[in-house]
Amino acid sequence: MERSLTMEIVRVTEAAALASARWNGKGKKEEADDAATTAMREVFDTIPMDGVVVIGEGEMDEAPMLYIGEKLGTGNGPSVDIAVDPLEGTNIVASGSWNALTVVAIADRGNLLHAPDMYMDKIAVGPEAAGQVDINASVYDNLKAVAKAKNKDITDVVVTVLKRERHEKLVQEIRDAGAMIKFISDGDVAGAINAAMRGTGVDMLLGQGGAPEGVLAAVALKCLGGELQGRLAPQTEEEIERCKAMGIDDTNSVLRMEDLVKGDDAIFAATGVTTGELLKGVRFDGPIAETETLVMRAKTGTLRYIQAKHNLNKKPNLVMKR
Ligand SMILES: O=P(O)(O)OC[C@H]1O[C@](O)(COP(=O)(O)O)[C@@H](O)[C@@H]1O
Repeated sequence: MERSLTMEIVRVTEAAALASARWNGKGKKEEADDAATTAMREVFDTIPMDGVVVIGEGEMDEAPMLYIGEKLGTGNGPSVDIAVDPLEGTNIVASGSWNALTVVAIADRGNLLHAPDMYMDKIAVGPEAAGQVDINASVYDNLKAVAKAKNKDITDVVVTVLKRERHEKLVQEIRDAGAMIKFISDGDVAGAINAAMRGTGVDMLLGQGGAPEGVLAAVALKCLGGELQGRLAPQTEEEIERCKAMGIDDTNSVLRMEDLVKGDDAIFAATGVTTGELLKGVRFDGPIAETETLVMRAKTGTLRYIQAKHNLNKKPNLVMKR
Protein backbone atom coordinates (compact mmCIF):
# COMPACT_ATOMS: atom_id res chain seq x y z
CA MET A 1 0.00 0.00 0.00
CA GLU A 2 1.19 3.48 -0.78
CA ARG A 3 2.51 5.42 2.17
CA SER A 4 0.33 8.35 1.10
CA LEU A 5 -2.78 6.40 2.11
CA THR A 6 -1.79 7.08 5.70
CA MET A 7 -2.74 10.75 5.43
CA GLU A 8 -5.82 9.98 3.37
CA ILE A 9 -7.15 7.77 6.15
CA VAL A 10 -6.53 10.54 8.67
CA ARG A 11 -8.87 12.78 6.68
CA VAL A 12 -11.55 10.12 7.07
CA THR A 13 -11.33 9.77 10.84
CA GLU A 14 -11.01 13.54 11.31
CA ALA A 15 -14.17 14.23 9.30
CA ALA A 16 -16.12 11.64 11.29
CA ALA A 17 -14.90 13.10 14.58
CA LEU A 18 -15.78 16.66 13.59
CA ALA A 19 -19.28 15.58 12.58
CA SER A 20 -20.08 13.40 15.58
CA ALA A 21 -18.54 15.68 18.23
CA ARG A 22 -21.44 18.08 17.64
CA TRP A 23 -23.65 15.47 19.33
CA ASN A 24 -21.60 15.39 22.50
CA GLY A 25 -23.82 15.14 25.56
CA LYS A 26 -27.06 15.42 23.60
CA GLY A 27 -28.36 11.98 24.55
CA LYS A 28 -28.66 10.89 20.91
CA LYS A 29 -26.35 8.02 20.11
CA GLU A 30 -27.88 7.11 16.77
CA GLU A 31 -27.64 10.65 15.47
CA ALA A 32 -24.02 10.84 16.60
CA ASP A 33 -23.25 7.55 14.85
CA ASP A 34 -25.07 8.63 11.67
CA ALA A 35 -23.14 11.89 11.56
CA ALA A 36 -19.83 10.02 11.83
CA THR A 37 -20.84 7.43 9.26
CA THR A 38 -22.04 10.00 6.71
CA ALA A 39 -18.90 12.09 7.05
CA MET A 40 -16.64 9.04 6.75
CA ARG A 41 -18.49 7.81 3.71
CA GLU A 42 -18.12 11.16 1.93
CA VAL A 43 -14.38 11.39 2.42
CA PHE A 44 -13.71 7.77 1.49
CA ASP A 45 -14.91 8.38 -2.04
CA THR A 46 -12.20 10.96 -2.64
CA ILE A 47 -9.38 8.51 -1.90
CA PRO A 48 -7.47 6.85 -4.74
CA MET A 49 -7.97 3.22 -3.81
CA ASP A 50 -10.09 0.22 -4.62
CA GLY A 51 -11.52 -0.51 -1.19
CA VAL A 52 -14.13 -2.88 0.11
CA VAL A 53 -15.69 -2.72 3.58
CA VAL A 54 -15.13 -5.94 5.52
CA ILE A 55 -16.07 -4.55 8.92
CA GLY A 56 -18.66 -1.83 8.85
CA GLU A 57 -22.07 -0.69 9.94
CA GLY A 58 -23.83 -3.98 9.16
CA GLU A 59 -25.01 -6.09 6.25
CA MET A 60 -26.22 -4.35 3.08
CA ASP A 61 -29.90 -4.62 4.03
CA GLU A 62 -29.26 -3.21 7.52
CA ALA A 63 -27.04 -0.23 6.81
CA PRO A 64 -27.39 2.46 4.16
CA MET A 65 -23.71 3.34 4.31
CA LEU A 66 -20.42 1.59 5.04
CA TYR A 67 -22.15 -1.77 4.85
CA ILE A 68 -20.14 -4.95 4.53
CA GLY A 69 -19.16 -5.45 0.92
CA GLU A 70 -19.59 -1.78 -0.03
CA LYS A 71 -16.94 -0.53 -2.42
CA LEU A 72 -15.13 2.63 -1.42
CA GLY A 73 -12.59 4.90 -3.03
CA THR A 74 -12.14 6.15 -6.56
CA GLY A 75 -11.39 2.63 -7.80
CA ASN A 76 -7.91 3.62 -8.94
CA GLY A 77 -5.23 2.51 -6.57
CA PRO A 78 -4.40 -0.34 -4.23
CA SER A 79 -6.95 -3.06 -3.53
CA VAL A 80 -7.61 -2.91 0.18
CA ASP A 81 -9.86 -4.29 2.91
CA ILE A 82 -11.42 -1.58 5.05
CA ALA A 83 -12.58 -1.89 8.64
CA VAL A 84 -14.47 1.02 10.16
CA ASP A 85 -16.01 1.95 13.45
CA PRO A 86 -17.29 5.42 12.57
CA LEU A 87 -18.02 6.09 16.22
CA GLU A 88 -16.39 3.82 18.79
CA GLY A 89 -18.35 4.79 21.87
CA THR A 90 -21.82 5.91 20.77
CA ASN A 91 -23.00 5.94 24.40
CA ILE A 92 -19.93 7.88 25.40
CA VAL A 93 -20.81 10.71 23.03
CA ALA A 94 -24.51 10.59 23.87
CA SER A 95 -23.67 10.96 27.56
CA GLY A 96 -20.90 13.52 27.01
CA SER A 97 -18.33 11.24 28.54
CA TRP A 98 -14.71 10.10 28.14
CA ASN A 99 -12.75 8.40 25.34
CA ALA A 100 -14.88 8.19 22.17
CA LEU A 101 -12.97 7.69 18.91
CA THR A 102 -13.55 7.40 15.21
CA VAL A 103 -11.59 4.44 13.85
CA VAL A 104 -10.46 3.09 10.48
CA ALA A 105 -8.05 0.29 9.59
CA ILE A 106 -6.99 -0.78 6.12
CA ALA A 107 -4.93 -3.70 4.90
CA ASP A 108 -4.16 -5.39 1.61
CA ARG A 109 -7.18 -7.16 0.12
CA GLY A 110 -7.97 -10.41 1.91
CA ASN A 111 -5.89 -9.60 4.98
CA LEU A 112 -8.50 -8.57 7.56
CA LEU A 113 -10.75 -11.09 9.30
CA HIS A 114 -14.37 -10.56 8.27
CA ALA A 115 -15.46 -10.72 11.90
CA PRO A 116 -19.19 -11.14 12.42
CA ASP A 117 -21.00 -8.62 14.60
CA MET A 118 -21.06 -10.59 17.84
CA TYR A 119 -19.07 -10.76 21.06
CA MET A 120 -15.45 -11.80 21.26
CA ASP A 121 -13.40 -12.76 24.32
CA LYS A 122 -10.16 -10.81 24.21
CA ILE A 123 -6.79 -10.57 25.80
CA ALA A 124 -4.51 -7.74 24.72
CA VAL A 125 -1.00 -6.89 25.83
CA GLY A 126 1.89 -4.68 24.78
CA PRO A 127 5.21 -5.61 23.17
CA GLU A 128 6.91 -6.82 26.37
CA ALA A 129 4.26 -9.46 27.03
CA ALA A 130 3.49 -10.35 23.40
CA GLY A 131 3.92 -14.10 22.94
CA GLN A 132 3.70 -14.70 26.70
CA VAL A 133 -0.08 -14.86 27.21
CA ASP A 134 -2.71 -17.41 26.23
CA ILE A 135 -6.44 -16.71 26.14
CA ASN A 136 -7.05 -20.33 27.14
CA ALA A 137 -4.89 -20.08 30.25
CA SER A 138 -6.25 -18.97 33.62
CA VAL A 139 -6.52 -15.30 34.52
CA TYR A 140 -3.92 -15.88 37.23
CA ASP A 141 -1.43 -17.46 34.79
CA ASN A 142 -1.84 -14.61 32.34
CA LEU A 143 -1.39 -12.00 35.05
CA LYS A 144 1.72 -13.83 36.23
CA ALA A 145 3.09 -13.94 32.67
CA VAL A 146 2.51 -10.21 32.16
CA ALA A 147 4.05 -9.35 35.52
CA LYS A 148 7.13 -11.42 34.68
CA ALA A 149 7.44 -9.95 31.18
CA LYS A 150 7.24 -6.44 32.60
CA ASN A 151 9.48 -7.20 35.53
CA LYS A 152 6.93 -6.29 38.18
CA ASP A 153 4.76 -7.96 40.81
CA ILE A 154 1.25 -9.13 40.05
CA THR A 155 0.07 -6.56 42.58
CA ASP A 156 1.45 -3.84 40.29
CA VAL A 157 -0.35 -5.11 37.19
CA VAL A 158 -3.34 -3.04 35.98
CA VAL A 159 -6.00 -4.65 33.80
CA THR A 160 -8.57 -2.74 31.77
CA VAL A 161 -12.02 -4.33 31.91
CA LEU A 162 -15.31 -3.15 30.41
CA LYS A 163 -17.72 -2.58 33.30
CA ARG A 164 -20.34 -5.19 32.53
CA GLU A 165 -22.27 -7.73 34.62
CA ARG A 166 -20.93 -10.53 32.44
CA HIS A 167 -17.45 -9.74 33.77
CA GLU A 168 -18.26 -10.45 37.42
CA LYS A 169 -16.28 -13.72 37.53
CA LEU A 170 -13.36 -12.20 35.61
CA VAL A 171 -13.25 -9.25 38.00
CA GLN A 172 -13.22 -11.59 41.00
CA GLU A 173 -10.38 -13.61 39.49
CA ILE A 174 -8.29 -10.49 38.86
CA ARG A 175 -8.95 -9.27 42.40
CA ASP A 176 -8.14 -12.69 43.89
CA ALA A 177 -4.81 -12.62 42.04
CA GLY A 178 -4.04 -9.26 43.65
CA ALA A 179 -3.91 -7.20 40.45
CA MET A 180 -5.64 -3.83 39.94
CA ILE A 181 -8.50 -3.03 37.59
CA LYS A 182 -9.21 0.00 35.47
CA PHE A 183 -12.89 -0.10 34.55
CA ILE A 184 -14.09 1.51 31.34
CA SER A 185 -17.71 2.22 30.52
CA ASP A 186 -17.22 1.61 26.79
CA GLY A 187 -14.51 1.66 24.16
CA ASP A 188 -12.35 -1.43 24.30
CA VAL A 189 -10.42 -0.45 21.14
CA ALA A 190 -8.82 2.37 23.14
CA GLY A 191 -8.61 -0.04 26.08
CA ALA A 192 -6.55 -2.51 24.04
CA ILE A 193 -4.32 0.21 22.59
CA ASN A 194 -3.65 1.70 26.02
CA ALA A 195 -2.48 -1.73 27.21
CA ALA A 196 0.21 -1.61 24.52
CA MET A 197 1.32 1.99 24.98
CA ARG A 198 4.06 3.11 27.33
CA GLY A 199 3.13 5.44 30.14
CA THR A 200 -0.60 4.70 30.28
CA GLY A 201 -0.29 2.80 33.54
CA VAL A 202 -2.25 -0.12 32.10
CA ASP A 203 -0.72 -3.51 31.32
CA MET A 204 -3.42 -5.55 29.64
CA LEU A 205 -7.04 -5.74 28.55
CA LEU A 206 -9.24 -8.69 29.41
CA GLY A 207 -12.87 -9.52 28.77
CA GLN A 208 -15.61 -9.67 26.22
CA GLY A 209 -16.40 -6.90 23.75
CA GLY A 210 -17.38 -6.60 20.11
CA ALA A 211 -15.65 -8.85 17.55
CA PRO A 212 -15.36 -6.05 14.96
CA GLU A 213 -13.63 -3.91 17.60
CA GLY A 214 -11.31 -6.88 18.17
CA VAL A 215 -10.09 -6.79 14.58
CA LEU A 216 -9.62 -3.01 14.66
CA ALA A 217 -7.65 -3.26 17.89
CA ALA A 218 -5.56 -6.10 16.45
CA VAL A 219 -4.44 -3.84 13.59
CA ALA A 220 -3.42 -1.18 16.10
CA LEU A 221 -1.57 -3.72 18.22
CA LYS A 222 0.23 -5.05 15.17
CA CYS A 223 1.53 -1.53 14.57
CA LEU A 224 2.58 -1.31 18.23
CA GLY A 225 4.20 -4.75 18.41
CA GLY A 226 1.64 -5.96 20.94
CA GLU A 227 -0.66 -8.95 20.81
CA LEU A 228 -4.39 -9.52 20.84
CA GLN A 229 -5.92 -12.98 21.00
CA GLY A 230 -9.65 -13.39 20.47
CA ARG A 231 -12.28 -16.09 20.65
CA LEU A 232 -15.70 -15.52 19.15
CA ALA A 233 -18.46 -15.76 21.74
CA PRO A 234 -21.71 -16.45 19.88
CA GLN A 235 -24.74 -16.03 22.14
CA THR A 236 -27.42 -17.72 20.01
CA GLU A 237 -27.84 -20.62 17.58
CA GLU A 238 -28.11 -18.08 14.80
CA GLU A 239 -24.75 -16.59 15.75
CA ILE A 240 -23.19 -20.06 15.82
CA GLU A 241 -24.52 -20.63 12.30
CA ARG A 242 -23.03 -17.30 11.23
CA CYS A 243 -19.62 -18.41 12.49
CA LYS A 244 -19.93 -21.65 10.53
CA ALA A 245 -20.90 -19.75 7.40
CA MET A 246 -17.64 -17.83 7.81
CA GLY A 247 -15.71 -21.09 7.93
CA ILE A 248 -15.24 -21.09 11.72
CA ASP A 249 -16.65 -24.50 12.70
CA ASP A 250 -15.05 -24.53 16.10
CA THR A 251 -16.16 -21.33 17.77
CA ASN A 252 -13.74 -22.06 20.60
CA SER A 253 -10.78 -21.72 18.29
CA VAL A 254 -8.36 -18.97 19.17
CA LEU A 255 -8.01 -16.11 16.71
CA ARG A 256 -4.42 -14.98 16.77
CA MET A 257 -2.79 -11.92 15.27
CA GLU A 258 -2.27 -13.53 11.88
CA ASP A 259 -5.93 -14.65 11.80
CA LEU A 260 -7.16 -11.18 12.68
CA VAL A 261 -4.82 -9.25 10.39
CA LYS A 262 -2.45 -11.03 8.03
CA GLY A 263 0.96 -9.63 7.18
CA ASP A 264 2.16 -6.19 8.10
CA ASP A 265 0.87 -3.99 5.32
CA ALA A 266 -1.81 -2.36 7.42
CA ILE A 267 -2.65 1.14 8.60
CA PHE A 268 -4.67 2.18 11.64
CA ALA A 269 -6.06 5.63 12.38
CA ALA A 270 -8.20 6.99 15.19
CA THR A 271 -9.31 10.55 15.94
CA GLY A 272 -10.54 11.61 19.36
CA VAL A 273 -14.18 12.67 19.54
CA THR A 274 -14.29 13.18 23.30
CA THR A 275 -11.12 13.50 25.33
CA GLY A 276 -9.59 10.38 26.83
CA GLU A 277 -6.22 8.96 27.82
CA LEU A 278 -5.38 8.13 24.23
CA LEU A 279 -6.42 11.27 22.38
CA LYS A 280 -7.87 14.70 22.92
CA GLY A 281 -11.42 15.16 21.70
CA VAL A 282 -12.62 17.74 19.18
CA ARG A 283 -12.41 21.33 20.42
CA PHE A 284 -14.59 23.92 18.69
CA ASP A 285 -13.56 27.55 18.82
CA GLY A 286 -15.58 29.76 16.51
CA PRO A 287 -14.70 28.86 12.94
CA ILE A 288 -11.78 26.70 14.07
CA ALA A 289 -12.04 23.11 15.25
CA GLU A 290 -9.04 21.21 16.56
CA THR A 291 -8.60 17.47 16.30
CA GLU A 292 -6.01 14.97 17.43
CA THR A 293 -5.38 11.77 15.50
CA LEU A 294 -3.17 8.75 16.07
CA VAL A 295 -2.11 7.06 12.83
CA MET A 296 0.20 4.06 12.65
CA ARG A 297 1.67 1.76 10.00
CA ALA A 298 2.38 -1.85 10.82
CA LYS A 299 5.09 -2.13 8.18
CA THR A 300 7.32 0.52 9.73
CA GLY A 301 5.91 0.65 13.25
CA THR A 302 5.71 4.45 13.00
CA LEU A 303 3.20 6.23 15.22
CA ARG A 304 2.19 9.74 14.33
CA TYR A 305 0.07 12.12 16.34
CA ILE A 306 -1.53 14.63 14.05
CA GLN A 307 -2.87 17.84 15.50
CA ALA A 308 -5.08 19.66 13.05
CA LYS A 309 -6.86 22.99 13.03
CA HIS A 310 -9.80 22.91 10.66
CA ASN A 311 -11.28 26.08 9.26
CA LEU A 312 -14.97 25.24 9.37
CA ASN A 313 -15.82 28.06 6.99
CA LYS A 314 -13.94 26.25 4.24
CA LYS A 315 -15.17 22.68 4.78
CA PRO A 316 -18.09 20.90 3.13
CA ASN A 317 -21.32 21.90 4.85
CA LEU A 318 -22.50 18.41 5.74
CA VAL A 319 -19.43 17.50 7.71
CA MET A 320 -19.03 20.80 9.42
CA LYS A 321 -22.64 21.77 10.14
CA ARG A 322 -22.73 24.21 13.04
O1 LIG B 1 -21.84 -2.63 25.23
P1 LIG B 1 -21.56 -4.10 24.99
O2 LIG B 1 -22.73 -4.82 24.43
O3 LIG B 1 -21.02 -4.74 26.22
O4 LIG B 1 -20.43 -4.20 23.87
C1 LIG B 1 -19.11 -3.84 24.06
C2 LIG B 1 -18.63 -3.02 22.89
O5 LIG B 1 -19.30 -1.76 22.91
C3 LIG B 1 -18.34 -0.70 22.94
O6 LIG B 1 -18.04 -0.36 24.27
C4 LIG B 1 -18.87 0.54 22.24
O7 LIG B 1 -19.44 0.21 21.01
P2 LIG B 1 -20.52 1.19 20.30
O8 LIG B 1 -19.83 2.46 20.04
O9 LIG B 1 -20.88 0.48 19.05
O10 LIG B 1 -21.65 1.41 21.24
C5 LIG B 1 -17.11 -1.34 22.29
O11 LIG B 1 -15.92 -0.67 22.57
C6 LIG B 1 -17.16 -2.72 22.89
O12 LIG B 1 -16.40 -3.64 22.13
